[in-house]
Parts: sequence; structure tokens; C-alpha cells
Amino acid sequence: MCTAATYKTKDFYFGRTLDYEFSYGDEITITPRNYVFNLRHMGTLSKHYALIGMAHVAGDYPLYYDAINEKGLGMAGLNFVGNAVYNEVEEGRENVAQFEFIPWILGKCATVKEARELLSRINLVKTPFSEQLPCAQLHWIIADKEGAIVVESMADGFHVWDDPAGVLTNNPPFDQQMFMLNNYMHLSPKQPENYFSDQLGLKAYSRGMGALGLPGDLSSASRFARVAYVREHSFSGESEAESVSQFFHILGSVDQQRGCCEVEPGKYEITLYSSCCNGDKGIYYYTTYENHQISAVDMHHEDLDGAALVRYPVLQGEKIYMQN
Ligand SMILES: C[C@H](CCC(=O)NCCS(=O)(=O)O)[C@H]1CC[C@H]2[C@@H]3[C@H](O)C[C@@H]4C[C@H](O)CC[C@]4(C)[C@H]3C[C@H](O)[C@]12C
Repeated sequence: MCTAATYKTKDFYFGRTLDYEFSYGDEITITPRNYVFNLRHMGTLSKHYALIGMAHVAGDYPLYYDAINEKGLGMAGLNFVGNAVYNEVEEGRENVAQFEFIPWILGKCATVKEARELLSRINLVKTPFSEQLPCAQLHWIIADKEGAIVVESMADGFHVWDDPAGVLTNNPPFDQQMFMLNNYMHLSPKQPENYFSDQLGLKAYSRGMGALGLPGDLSSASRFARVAYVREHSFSGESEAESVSQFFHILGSVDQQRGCCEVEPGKYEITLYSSCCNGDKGIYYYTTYENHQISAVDMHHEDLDGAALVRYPVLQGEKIYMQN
């Protein structure tokens, strides 16, 4: 399972949890403006916006899971197993392979508005990266400081949904996730009133009872409702430290602890990493399951006019600050 969210204070923030039972070998990867993407069906993409994000680099190709570009547009791919359907290549169309989708959008678009325009022409195709890395079944959230959209390529068509909740998880399809939020419209950070009966003398005996009924389990639909609720009510200061800290708390509401989601006997899905990108500053912050300290890579500390990928390993291992 995975969860993505947006957040705004003075700056725009975008990030995700990556939940899985193993890592593909990820690195924080900066693609500078002159790195040449050799596209499968569209020639080359040689001049584009610079990107920073989490990727598995295969043969010098950055296979992004989530990223932002230098203009503050963010995009993340989340599992959509059983629902994602990609097309065959069609002559004369903009055929973009599923694994090229993030660089194609973030390389060319500065805003969600521009992404919508590009999406209206795209034919998302099933060409795999390689035999070892076949097509991932994903759907995507694309967001900037003005708003978010969700892209789902399914058997019944190519959908571009408005995402006013600013979140995405996994199955079921996005329109169903949004519909199910109706079930939770009574939830509130305020203490509840007794509408049940004026005969029974019911009262709030604990803080936090306004959100009784918010689902606590790890299913995708429950995480969708929980992260949407937490994000909606999030409140923080505007400084970078306060905003980043609050963003990780939003994602913390859907964190997966080892042992709670068994995918096969003795194998557990966990939150391998959580990310928070500052879209205005081009900084990629992250924590991992084994490293709660926030680490960060700033794209503007690199030569963004270069042509070679810049790669940083994901730092692991808890760093405990001993006070005596
Ligand atoms: C497994 C990841 C999604 C995690 C997730 O959504 N888990 C939910 C589990 S569940 O459904 O709800 O059970 C996805 C997100 C991005 C994916 C990667 C990116 O799409 C980049 C390439 C794409 C290639 O086609 C396959 C390898 C790959 C390197 C992908 C491997 C894997 O599918 C990733 C890492």
C-alpha cells in the first residue's frame, strides 16, 4: 500500500509513503535539464525541466516512483493492481510507456493545467522497461500549489479526475474512494454533541471523540479516509521546519508497522520510506523505516544544466541523539 498527499503553508509540499515488502533499490535521483531520455516510441527528450525524486536507476535510466520538477509540479505512482490497463502503441499518437510517464509529464509541464493539456493527447502504452522489470500497475497523482488531479488508465478508458482531497492511496478507483468519504462527513476535531437522545444523559468522556468512526486499519480505502481527514484538519506554522514536520505527521497517520500487514506467511508490507518535497525550493526530504531522522537532498545544490544523473543513496540506520 502507498499513500500520497499534498500540503500548503507558505510553500507547497508533496510526498508519499512507499509501502511494500521489499525494496527495488532506490536512490534520490536528480535528472538535470540536459540528460537525454531515450524514449521507446517518441525519439528523445533532451531538453526538459530538471527533476528530483526517488527512483530505481537501471542502466543509467531513472525509473521514478515519485518526483517534483524545478517548477514545483509533483507526481507519484501508486499501485493500482487489477485496475490499471495500458494501451497498445498507435501510429500517429503520443505513445508514452508507463515507466516514462513521470519524466514525460514533469519534464514538459510547469503546472497541473499544462499537464492536463498534455494528458489530453497521450496514449499510455504497455511497453515494458525490460524483461526483469515488467509494467507496474499504477495510477498517479499530479499536483502543484493550485491543486491536484489523479490519472487512471482503465479498461473503461483514460480518466483524469480532479482531486480536491489532495490525497491518493490504492484500490478501488479514485471516484469510489471519493464517494466513500460521504460516510465520514460527520467526523470533526471538535467534541461531539449528543443528538442520540436527550433522555440518556450521554456525554463526551474523552478528548478526540469527534472523530470516532475514522477507520484505523491499513486497507487502502481506510487509509484514504484517514489521510484525507488528517490533511484536511492539519494545522501548522509556516516555517520550513514546522511545515515539513507537519507533513511527516500527516503521512504518519497511515504508516505501516512491520507485522500488521502480512502479504504471505512471515512476509510483511511496511512503510519503506516517506517523502516530502518542497515544490518551491526543490528539496526532497525523506525518512525510512529504519531511519526516522529527516534527511534531505536539494536539487539547487547541483548543476541543473548538466547531462548526467546525480544519485544519492537512501540513508539507513537509526541515529539516536544521546543526551548524556
Ligand atoms: C511497489 C510500488 C508501489 C507500492 C504500492 O503502491 N504498494 C501498495 C501495495 S497494494 O497494491 O496496495 O497491495 C511501485 C511504485 C513505483 C513502482 C516502480 C516505478 O513504476 C518504476 C519502475 C517501472 C517498471 O515498469 C517496473 C519497476 C519499477 C521500478 C516500479 C516497481 C514498483 O512497481 C514500484 C516501486
